[in-house]
Amino acid sequence: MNPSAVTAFCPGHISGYFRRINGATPAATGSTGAGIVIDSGVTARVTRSPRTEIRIIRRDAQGKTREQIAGSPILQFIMDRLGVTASVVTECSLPIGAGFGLSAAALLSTLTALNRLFCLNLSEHDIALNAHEAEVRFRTGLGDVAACQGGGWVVRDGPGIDARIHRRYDLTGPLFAISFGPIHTPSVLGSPRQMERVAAAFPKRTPRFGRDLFSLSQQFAVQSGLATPEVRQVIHLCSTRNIPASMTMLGNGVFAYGPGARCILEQFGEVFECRVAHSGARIIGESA
Ligand SMILES: Nc1ncnc2c1ncn2[C@@H]1O[C@H](COP(=O)(O)OP(=O)(O)O)[C@@H](O)[C@H]1O
Ligand SMILES: CC(C)(COP(=O)(O)O)[C@@H](O)C(=O)O
Repeated sequence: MNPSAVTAFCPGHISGYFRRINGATPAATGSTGAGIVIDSGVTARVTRSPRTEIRIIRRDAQGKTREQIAGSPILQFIMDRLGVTASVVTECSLPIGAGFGLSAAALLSTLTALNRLFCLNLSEHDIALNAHEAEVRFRTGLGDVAACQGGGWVVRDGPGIDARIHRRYDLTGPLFAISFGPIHTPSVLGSPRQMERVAAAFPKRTPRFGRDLFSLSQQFAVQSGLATPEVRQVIHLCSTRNIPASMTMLGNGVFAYGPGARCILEQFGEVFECRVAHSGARIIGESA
């Protein structure tokens, strides 16, 4: 029996450091790097409709609507590619364009829900491939879809969704983040000069444990030239108090680990709390 409505969720991803890798196809293009899959992401609710209508809603912790956006080119693209029309409403609480991997989360949650709604028989691999190719084509991301196929803090050995990914779960405490504003991901990923600096700043080793990811990410943020003055200020303050912290790639913001991070970050703006996710995109509801 085909459902009339399906809801799916996908975690977000905070990238700590990355290096672009160009392949012969969008599927073979992506990034190597490391980051944290987080339990705050995107929920997508899809219902049958003769016309595609896409609405993005961002809500605060109390459920109050903070932002509404009509349309999402990357979601329109994948729906056209699948040859389906539907009403899509996505919801998130983290700010969009701020380095939380929400474009990837929106793609994976929407594709997962559409797959069930229309009984498309897509495998998880097919879904991830469609999402990854859209990210690469629109320059909205490189490694987030690969990371969000599961949970944990992750080290990705290569580009695309089939490269080796190491998932670890020793970061068991709370994560906190602030955003000073978005960074236009496509502009950075489309800049050869920026990508050269990113490659030159790429760490020479991988993190030995969760907290070590923050140290390597911090060095990367500064050496790549991506760290803004406000990000540097907050990261420095966290370091003086031995709080692991770094820049949310690619967003003008900071993420930090441990209960002591909240009182430092809240001096600079609204603080978002999350934890390491333990799984990737999944269906969370459907109605007959
Ligand atoms: N929650 C969402 N729902 C639908 N589309 C989204 C969502 N978040 C991002 N997108 C789409 O992806 C595009 C790029 O987002 P991006 O800057 O990569 O965000 P992030 O840094 O959080 O991944 C946005 O302009 C929007 O079209
Ligand atoms: C850092 C980034 C290239 C972009 O991340 P976002 O802006 O969150 O889409 C990510 O996709 C990665 O490959 O690590």
